[in-house]
Amino acid sequence: MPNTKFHLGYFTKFGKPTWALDSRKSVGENWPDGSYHIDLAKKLEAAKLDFILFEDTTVVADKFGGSMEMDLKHAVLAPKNDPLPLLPLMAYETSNIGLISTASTTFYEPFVLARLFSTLDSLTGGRVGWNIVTSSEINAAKNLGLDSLPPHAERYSIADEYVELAIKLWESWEEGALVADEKTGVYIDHTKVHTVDHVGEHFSCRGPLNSLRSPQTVPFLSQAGASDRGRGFAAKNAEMVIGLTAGGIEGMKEYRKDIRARAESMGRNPDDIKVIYLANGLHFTGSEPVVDEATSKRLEQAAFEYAVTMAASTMDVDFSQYDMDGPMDQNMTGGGHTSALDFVKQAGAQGATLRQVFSNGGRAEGGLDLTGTPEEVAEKMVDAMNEVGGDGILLEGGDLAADIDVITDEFVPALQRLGAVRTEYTGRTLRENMLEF
Ligand SMILES: Cc1cc2nc3c(=O)[nH]c(=O)nc-3n(C[C@H](O)[C@H](O)[C@H](O)COP(=O)(O)O)c2cc1C
Repeated sequence: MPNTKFHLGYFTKFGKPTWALDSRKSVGENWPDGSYHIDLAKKLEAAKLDFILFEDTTVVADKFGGSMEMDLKHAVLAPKNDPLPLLPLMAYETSNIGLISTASTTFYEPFVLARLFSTLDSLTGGRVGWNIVTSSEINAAKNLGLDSLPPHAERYSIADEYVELAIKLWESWEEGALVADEKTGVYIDHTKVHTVDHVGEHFSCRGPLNSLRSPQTVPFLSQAGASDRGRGFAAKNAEMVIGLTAGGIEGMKEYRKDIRARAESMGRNPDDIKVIYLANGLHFTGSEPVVDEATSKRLEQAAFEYAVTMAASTMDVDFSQYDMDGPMDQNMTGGGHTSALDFVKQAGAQGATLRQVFSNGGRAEGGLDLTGTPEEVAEKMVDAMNEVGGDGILLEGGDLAADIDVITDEFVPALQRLGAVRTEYTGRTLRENMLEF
């Protein structure tokens, strides 16, 4: 049987790569001017990756211990630039790779976001994607004059209406509205441009958009719902949904089956929603430089602090108040990424301490083992995708930034030799490439 063919993405942020996670700290020193990520996009396109995906948040995190120290010391969430202006710079230097950025439904007005992404879709020639998040950091709300965020489930209800409105705006220009007829002197056929007159529970908007219909019309829609409500939102709206590998093969299968069943029950073709798994445990043996014992200890401690700071912010739990080395408190609760917290607690129930879980990069036991030479990791990944059935892997770039040449020159070619990932781009747009298989 041929191997399951799957999509490959690279997950990153418009921030400093590798600072706490690798001894090669000089990687991407020039990140603020964009040149590091432009170069990265060129390399990933040469290796024929489907897309690069930028996460985004707007806080300097202080959930861990109520202080910004750990976040800033290890460059975990901050400093970070806005990825949206970076996308067209990357597009200008590339031709095929998809460029996906996160943007929050809580912080942009639908009209502003729709216009922004329509513009980006034109600037990238139809290669833009929107990773839809609803945001969970209270400090992000406070930056915008809000006292609090709506509760989790309500954020998704608002986001449902938000996406519906944004799509109305993107479609407010019919195909063929641009006539540019020199004989009649008509540039746009006004009968093909319509107001949207949206009046809903959360938004009202007259429309139409004042931008031309863009190459994809609607940017490729990505999302990472994990909770019941989040999965419902993803199954309704997303074309790509990002799951975790922490639950191992069985957890991955369950997630894909559930997302596909939900999509089908809403009248969608389940093959139109691609399930991509974040591979955050990937490690190429033999590629890292040999360091002395003191440096190795320091790096281990930094990686632990990085993981626990990131987890505190995304799971909305101040882990500093719990015993790091004793039995794990099963009553920990948070308002953030609840299923990720569940994986931590499951590891605790099996005897792991918080220090052990976070020293392991926040990865629970039972997740995918993706350690080895590039060829070995490729084989393990292909085996996993064959079992799960698809549809893709998102490489956690934070762990891998210093290994970019290993990825592009050894690992991806090994996947290509196994017939598991693309060797050429066939589509013109990101959506066409993502729907190819
Ligand atoms: C790979 C991945 C990337 C994510 N990127 C962001 C991001 O950039 N900004 C953000 O606020 N949330 C981000 N999230 C959080 C998700 O949007 C979502 O809230 C989370 O997966 C929990 O799901 P839930 O909202 O259904 O509980 C990301 C999650 C994953 C798995």
